Amino acid sequence: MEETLRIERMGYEEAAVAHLASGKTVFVEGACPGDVGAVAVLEEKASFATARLLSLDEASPVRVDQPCPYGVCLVGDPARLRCGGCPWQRLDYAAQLAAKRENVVARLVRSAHWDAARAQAVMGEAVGSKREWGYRNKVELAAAKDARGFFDLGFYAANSHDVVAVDACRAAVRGAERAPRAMRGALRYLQNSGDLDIFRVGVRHSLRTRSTEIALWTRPGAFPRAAVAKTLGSALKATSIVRVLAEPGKERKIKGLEVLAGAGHWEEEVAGVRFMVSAPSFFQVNTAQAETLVRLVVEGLGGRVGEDGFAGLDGAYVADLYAGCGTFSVPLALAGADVVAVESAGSSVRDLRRNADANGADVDVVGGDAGRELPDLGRLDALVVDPPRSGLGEGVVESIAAAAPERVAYVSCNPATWARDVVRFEDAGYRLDAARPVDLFPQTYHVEVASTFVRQEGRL
Ligand SMILES: C[S@@+](CC[C@H](N)C(=O)[O-])C[C@H]1O[C@@H](n2cnc3c(N)ncnc32)[C@H](O)[C@@H]1O
Repeated sequence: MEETLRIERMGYEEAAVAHLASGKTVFVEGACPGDVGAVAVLEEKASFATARLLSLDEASPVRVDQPCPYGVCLVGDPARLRCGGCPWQRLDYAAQLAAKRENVVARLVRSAHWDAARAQAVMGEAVGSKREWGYRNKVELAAAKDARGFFDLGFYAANSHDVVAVDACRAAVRGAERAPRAMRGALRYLQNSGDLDIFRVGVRHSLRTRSTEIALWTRPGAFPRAAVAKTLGSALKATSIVRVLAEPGKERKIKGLEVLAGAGHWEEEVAGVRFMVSAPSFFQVNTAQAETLVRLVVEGLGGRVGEDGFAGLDGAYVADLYAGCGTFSVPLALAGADVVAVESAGSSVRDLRRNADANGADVDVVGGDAGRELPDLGRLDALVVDPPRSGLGEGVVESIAAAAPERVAYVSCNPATWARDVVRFEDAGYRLDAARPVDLFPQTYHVEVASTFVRQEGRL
């Protein structure tokens, strides 16, 4: 079925939103807000439909040339296999930022049932990334076999585990941009002598420290360490080459880490703080925007960030839950706070301890589940949470309320679960004081929200 439609806005993911003549909401792949054109309806469900843009009668003013050939979404394109990495590259950057902000506002209205005017009032402008391309400090490649059965390496296509082989990634920082081709060539050569059982390859590069780490994810077993280190080392100038032992699909259960060459970790600098990061540990992929998050968190809790470092939190007892390698814990401790950090991943716990020591920051690091450890932390002055996409676990907000911090900074990578948790905070006696979308992922629909809650008078 075909219809001619005017596209209204971006949806929460790749597609844009319009309405069919019947009034049904339709998600149109490859469209931009303001486009007018013919769409082919792909699927009709009870409450919505999906469609593909076939031709354009009027192109939206926010439509731009798409710089990356691997992810280009062409009008009328039959579902060609495309890299799923940068699905919003057809929109100009200002339109991406505006759509991300509107999507976060819409989550507050639809999921948290806020009045639209109140949601607009609390939401600050989106903080854009200075680098619209060339911002990712990490390239993560999946291994596959090509049509001839040869080892291949690339990015996943949108919503699938099909691998799209690419030579370069424009979203990656210079220094990692050409890593896909370099790694594919070197690993194909090594694979000639036997299957290395590699299922994932990570390359991290820092523009600030010049540190580059190659991480090969393999199943446990015999491995030609010296030959791999030599070949990869000549393919890409690396300061560290490691092998992470795990099973595909169970990457959280690390069975071991072997240093094949160099330092055995990657180093990055955020807001003047040096971080050592092991291959399995989480680290924010947009370093400059990680700095924005650090500033918003420290200032949101009443501290200061200046030319000469962090200040303003002397003696405050602050918990950092879901702390990673210490992106927030270390700056908060340097601002004078007495920090307790909780993190569940073993490699991140070790990194955090090392990062606190190396930066002269006094952080009490607890390895474990944030929800389980929180009730033992006692009464808090302030708290930071930065959970995974699932948001805060059942009962965590209630435990936070019992610890009674005056201010809570909540950094979220998923506005849907964040909006759900906003309701929980309000029910527990906290008011959402400020929220700001921060764009760590230009050219994608992903957005972080940095928010601050304040405890209401009259509570314990
Ligand atoms: C989004 S990352 C944030 C890390 C850190 N705040 C940063 O900015 O780099 C979430 C972190 O939470 C950790 N995590 C996941 N579930 C957890 C849990 N139940 N308890 C404690 N930490 C958890 C992950 O290992 C990861 O390091």
